[in-house]
Amino acid sequence: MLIEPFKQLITRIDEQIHQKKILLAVSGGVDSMVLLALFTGLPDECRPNIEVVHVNHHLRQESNEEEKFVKEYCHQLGVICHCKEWLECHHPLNNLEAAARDMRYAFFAKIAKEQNCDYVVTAHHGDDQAETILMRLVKGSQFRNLGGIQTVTHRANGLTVCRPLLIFSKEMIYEFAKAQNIPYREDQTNQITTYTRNRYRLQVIPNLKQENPNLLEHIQNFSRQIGYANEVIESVIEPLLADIVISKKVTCWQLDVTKLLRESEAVRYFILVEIMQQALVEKGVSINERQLSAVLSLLTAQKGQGVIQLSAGWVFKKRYASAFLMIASDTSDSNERVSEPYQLSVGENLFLSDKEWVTLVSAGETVIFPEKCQGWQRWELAVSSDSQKYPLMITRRQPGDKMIYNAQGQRKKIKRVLIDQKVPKEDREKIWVVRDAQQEISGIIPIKKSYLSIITETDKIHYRLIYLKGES
Ligand SMILES: Nc1ncnc2c1ncn2[C@@H]1O[C@H](COP(=O)(O)OP(=O)(O)OP(=O)(O)O)[C@@H](O)[C@H]1O
Repeated sequence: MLIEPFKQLITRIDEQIHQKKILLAVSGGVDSMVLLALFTGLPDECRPNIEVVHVNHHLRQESNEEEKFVKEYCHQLGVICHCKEWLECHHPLNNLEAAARDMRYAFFAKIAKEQNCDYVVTAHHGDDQAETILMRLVKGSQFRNLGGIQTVTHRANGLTVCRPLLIFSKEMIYEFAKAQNIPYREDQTNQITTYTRNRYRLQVIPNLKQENPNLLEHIQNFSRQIGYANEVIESVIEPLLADIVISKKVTCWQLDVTKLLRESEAVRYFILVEIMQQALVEKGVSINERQLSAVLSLLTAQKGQGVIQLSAGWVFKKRYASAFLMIASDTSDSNERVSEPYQLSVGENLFLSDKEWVTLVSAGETVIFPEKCQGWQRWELAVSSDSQKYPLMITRRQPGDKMIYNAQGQRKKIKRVLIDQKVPKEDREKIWVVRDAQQEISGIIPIKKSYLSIITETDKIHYRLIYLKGES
């Protein structure tokens, strides 16, 4: 019952699929095991070259058994399986799920690149879609994101992710697994209702399905309509942007207020959403509806000047006929120094400014640098795997900050270190420091490492914080 629609969808996604190589993300659960069976069961004329990728997160007791199961099953099928272990000592204290997802996709990207795969394929299905859209709606979301999970997406790192099971419900997947005797492992944590997604899965969606059994089909239609609406909005907004955005630097966008105010309220709203998306959201800085409303009110207000604080040190500044969306530290006004820290999880990377890029990776992990960073000066800091230290923060130095500078644990003021290192006074305010969860400073970027960041022989597993600086 799934075979024919699956085959049709796959050939619609890519007519040349039989000449392509795909990397299937298989957790060992029913969805990804069915996905594997559907792909391996395709007739020659539409079956791609298949390899499997599995991550053992060491988050549950059964993790090792699941890894063994996936490996052995692939071995029986004659399919190559790439595995990675995410050891407990690498788990951060906070945002564990998000960190697991980040490292998972980083590993998928690495293997896909190494193996020249055209697609990474995951087993997201129709119920995942319904949960995602409803959760976003209830939590508060930008309109553009209400389309939920897309069948094919292209990530900034060049990875193309494909999700061909979105057209099927979880129930259909279970039935297929049963009918075809497909083995799988059940994740017991799916039953824990303290996780928001599980509450939607176990309580909200079943209730809504009772209201209307066609819920998933209607949500899939809704997702398609949002996709169309987004295309229409983009076609209106894109040409206007070129006229309204006067200049565009990584940490500062200048806008023409007069031209922006010529547009209707609705168009103005979506122009701002698009600008925020490109300038902030794509760099991992979130923006909420309250901040957007504040920006819109400032734009239309009688007063010619004003500033709205956004997130992660960004501000929206109105200066009569111009407005600036910028990192406050970009100005000479020291009152607007960035005080909000950047939180850096493993696998994450960000531009601190136009010419400064930073990432945190596991030791031995391949680092994918952004294109614009080629030839930049590089500085590296080893960070021990002590989980008490996470999450790491990249912040401006605060008055009175000190760091350990010798084996005896003596501390020196950062200001003194900067003077000793002959850092000019005007540059001292722009210095970034790496601060751990216990507020200890492990390094002044890219000036000096704390004694704490010297890794001992016995402490082999650690992370690398890599900082690149371009010429100013
Ligand atoms: N440990 C894993 N190893 C390999 N693939 C995995 C693993 N965990 C999840 N996947 C892939 O991702 C799909 C979605 O899994 P899951 O719903 O748990 O992800 P998620 O946490 O919702 O993250 P996201 O939706 O962002 O991918 C799975 O069907 C499978 O294809």
